[in-house]
Amino acid sequence: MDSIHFRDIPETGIDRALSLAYLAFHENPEEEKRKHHHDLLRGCSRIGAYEGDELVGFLAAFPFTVSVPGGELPCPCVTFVSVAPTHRRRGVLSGMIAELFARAAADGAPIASLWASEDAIYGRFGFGSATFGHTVEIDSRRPLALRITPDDRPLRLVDPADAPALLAAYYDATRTERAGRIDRTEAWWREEWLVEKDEDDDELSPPRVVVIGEPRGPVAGYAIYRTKTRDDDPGLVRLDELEADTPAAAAALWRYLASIDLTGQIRAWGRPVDDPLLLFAADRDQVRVTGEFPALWVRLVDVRAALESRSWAAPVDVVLDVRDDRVPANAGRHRLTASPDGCTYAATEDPADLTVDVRDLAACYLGGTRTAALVGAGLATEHTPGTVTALDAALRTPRLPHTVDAF
Ligand SMILES: CC(=O)SCCNC(=O)CCNC(=O)[C@H](O)C(C)(C)COP(=O)(O)OP(=O)(O)OC[C@H]1O[C@@H](n2cnc3c(N)ncnc32)[C@H](O)[C@@H]1OP(=O)(O)O
Repeated sequence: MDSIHFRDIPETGIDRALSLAYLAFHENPEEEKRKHHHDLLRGCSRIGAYEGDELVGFLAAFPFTVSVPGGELPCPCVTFVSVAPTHRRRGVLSGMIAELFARAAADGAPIASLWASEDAIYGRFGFGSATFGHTVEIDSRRPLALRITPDDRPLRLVDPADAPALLAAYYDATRTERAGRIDRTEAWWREEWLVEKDEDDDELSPPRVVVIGEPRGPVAGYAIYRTKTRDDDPGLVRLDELEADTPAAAAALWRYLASIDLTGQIRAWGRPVDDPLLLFAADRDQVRVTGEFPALWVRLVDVRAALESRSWAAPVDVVLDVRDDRVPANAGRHRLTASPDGCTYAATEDPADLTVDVRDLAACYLGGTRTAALVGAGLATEHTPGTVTALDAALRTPRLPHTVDAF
């Protein structure tokens, strides 16, 4: 490892970094895709691991903000992590992550995040699964049975070229209602959400966008979906995103999707775990959760700043003994005093009420995992009875965190 040095990859080095990424991910994309990746990387910070002049590892981070309970935080969103097959398991990734943490601290970003290619990689670096997604399938060969009356405001299809402005207005106004969501630029809307050809399935139609709301009034909800039909199968509606301001508006959008002629199935990926659909669907044989997966992994790079930056639902006053072998400044006993009025987190000599690993604290940070569940799983130790009950009441958020932008 002494022969490896870490430094920024200049813009002129992006093509080389991409070649390394394509090698590591076993990809050989077409020119258009390469150009898209190149453009994305120009907007990222880029850490390279070099042996002499040879690039042997690479990590990029989007400079997104991510919503947290009560607000949002700057957050390097890590992507394209690649190590040359000749240099794997020699600590290259570990070195790049250490660089990432040092830069995040210098830039005043209390948290970092990523989507993991493999579940086993990132826990050791203190990342915890902070949001989860559901895959939901709906049998739409019959009308969607609902327990509530759908909103009767009009639905209209929107040209995808006009959609970013319309949808962004709604998304930006509502995205902090759930923790775990990123800010989206116009380019992100166009190139990640509304791109003409689906990158995984070329049988799918271009994106279709349906919105609900009074004509010329503000958008009250929307769905982005693609379709495909096959002779031997009921046609498919592949839902990419559905957002609505009320359950009735969501019900209207779901019912619309379930009623599209020549289709008989909806497959929705990345739905919130507490999607209201799962409660207002009248027939859960018709609406089934077919998968659950970890979505956003979060790292509390600066535990104090991260905890003091989120809102707290109830008063709590406890001493946490945090284990963190990658960022020693986070480790040790700290008194967390929080309430809806604010939070302080300071080193203390007082005995611990709860011992917890930083990765598990990160899993609870956005409100998606309960500390009681950590104790129940043997991952944290409650020294003072009542600690996790109080902590969970304080960490609680009205809605579960949710991340659907896989970067
Ligand atoms: C956010 C994203 O971009 S996710 C994409 C991740 N990239 C990929 O999957 C592409 C293909 N894989 C790779 O490029 C590399 O194998 C990487 C990036 C996953 C790992 O890089 P390496 O330099 O080999 O990791 P490094 O040597 O620092 O390993 C650190 C530790 O993680 C462990 N580890 C590394 N990769 C894996 C893995 N895939 N599964 C389980 N453990 C792993 C190592 O065994 C090591 O454990 P130790 O500390 O107990 O010895």
